[in-house]
Amino acid sequence: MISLTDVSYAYPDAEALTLEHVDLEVERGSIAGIVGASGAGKTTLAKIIAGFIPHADGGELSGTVRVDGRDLSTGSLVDAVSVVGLVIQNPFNQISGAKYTVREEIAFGLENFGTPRDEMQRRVDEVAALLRIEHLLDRSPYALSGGQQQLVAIASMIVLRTPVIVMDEPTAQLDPAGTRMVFDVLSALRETGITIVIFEHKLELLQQHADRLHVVADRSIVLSGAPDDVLADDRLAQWAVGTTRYVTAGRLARERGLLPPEVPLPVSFEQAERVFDRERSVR
Ligand SMILES: Nc1ncnc2c1ncn2[C@@H]1O[C@H](COP(=O)(O)OP(=O)(O)OP(=O)(O)O)[C@@H](O)[C@H]1O
Repeated sequence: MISLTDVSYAYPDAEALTLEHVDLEVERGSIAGIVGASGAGKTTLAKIIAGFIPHADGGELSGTVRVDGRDLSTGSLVDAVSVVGLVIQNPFNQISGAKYTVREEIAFGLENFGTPRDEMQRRVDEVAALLRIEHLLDRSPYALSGGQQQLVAIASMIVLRTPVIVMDEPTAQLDPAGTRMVFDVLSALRETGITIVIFEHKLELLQQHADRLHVVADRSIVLSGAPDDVLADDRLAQWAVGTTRYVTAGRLARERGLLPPEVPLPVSFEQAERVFDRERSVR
């Protein structure tokens, strides 16, 4: 569904490449989690997958960016937005500024695509129920908290039903309950065949929901794999990427001789419970 091959990119007037030789494959109807240290190039990669680079930001892009069979690096931005919805990092910047109510704001993209009025209303109501923001529909988008704006920004993308949704830290301003809800919504969307790429620091939620994890470091994607394998990889620290608290606990237990080296590190709560219960019963 998404296939980046040997992609390199430099921002306009930049002396060095921000990304170099990036390869990435994401299957249709899956959730890909992308992690990396601050400044590693995650937002840049999100904009490349969504076609905003090079069409909006300029700069020098090489390699191929294929999404849903189209080459976004050579197609137009209009082409790209019909295939990929991008939820950007700061929800305040995503708000169009052209609308008085949240309902109109969520409908804005559909309006631009010429969607009939009754269908537009129906889809806005549907997505508002999904994200539990029905009570905000008549409010001004500017009179919302950061977390509420974030949910409106997510709703504005989901409502478009693009086959791919790219999200750059979509839960940064949400409380734990809001964050879990967004991940549950993403999992439900995956069941409908939508492909999701999420750039996120909340590794335990990625472990639960993502099908694959990819690590951005040293200007490229340095590791891709099943979430459990990636999160237990010893090299994450060298790339300034954290891991789950269960892996950290497992490493501490190994250091203290409480967990034999041949036992795989637990990555989730359930795995930790199993591993430590077994070790206790052996002792
Ligand atoms: N418009 C721009 N022009 C020039 N350089 C840029 C531009 N935007 C980002 N960069 C540089 O590209 C690099 C990667 O930035 P990017 O925002 O993609 O990282 P990130 O991993 O998303 O970081 P964070 O987690 O802090 O958001 C940084 O060195 C940044 O300074």
